[in-house]
Amino acid sequence: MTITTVILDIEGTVCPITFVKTTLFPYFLDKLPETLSQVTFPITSPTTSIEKILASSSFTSSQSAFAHFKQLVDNDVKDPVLKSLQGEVWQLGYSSGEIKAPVYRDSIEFIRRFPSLFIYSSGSIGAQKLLFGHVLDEDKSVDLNGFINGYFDIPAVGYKFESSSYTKILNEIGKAGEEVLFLSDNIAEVDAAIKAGMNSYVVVREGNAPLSESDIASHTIIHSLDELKI
Ligand SMILES: CSCCC(=O)C(=O)COP(=O)(O)O
Ligand SMILES: [Mg+2]
Repeated sequence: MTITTVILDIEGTVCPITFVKTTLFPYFLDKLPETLSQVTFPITSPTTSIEKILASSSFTSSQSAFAHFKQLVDNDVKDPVLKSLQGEVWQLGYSSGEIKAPVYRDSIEFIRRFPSLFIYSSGSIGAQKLLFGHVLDEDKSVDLNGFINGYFDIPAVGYKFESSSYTKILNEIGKAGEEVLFLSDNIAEVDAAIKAGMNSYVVVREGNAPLSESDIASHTIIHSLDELKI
């Protein structure tokens, strides 16, 4: 069956892992103390967006909250509360022009041309929209959100290494697995998507985690979205 719909991972697929590790994460940790200083701990009646995100946690001070989130960032834990908080903090950096997303040229062109396109990332939907809303295209910042049909994250459908998450996505977009292609740098995510009945390829980019010989032999590998004959 022809592939009619593509679902893209973000980090390591359409932008370099180094952007996340050396720009986004340090920006978040740098601004977090100031963000947390505006919250009264313990949170009893959450009113601001930050307080609402933190309301399910039981922090007693901004210092204990900072230590918790720093430990998650240092270990790249895909925690949904952390991911929502990161989206709020990155908003400052994107709107001031301090952060622009270095989406690969092949990915910018693919997003502009492919008619049925979704994003599935561990980053919150808010963070995904910020990233695609502030893409560095030559020397300009461009907004690619108008080319994207929908977004999925952990709270919406579940973790990316679970096949049930991809089944939920298929149900939500109303497509059969055979007509959908999911692209990711992460073998566990690709395997989960295949288990749910999707087509799924591994995207290899400079700086991505190395793949084993057996992973390379047993998966379809691409290095650029230009290689897709769809
Ligand atoms: C779009 S948010 C920035 C990246 C991020 O925090 C993240 O966890 C990306 O994970 P992905 O699932 O896109 O590899
Ligand atoms: Mg990824």
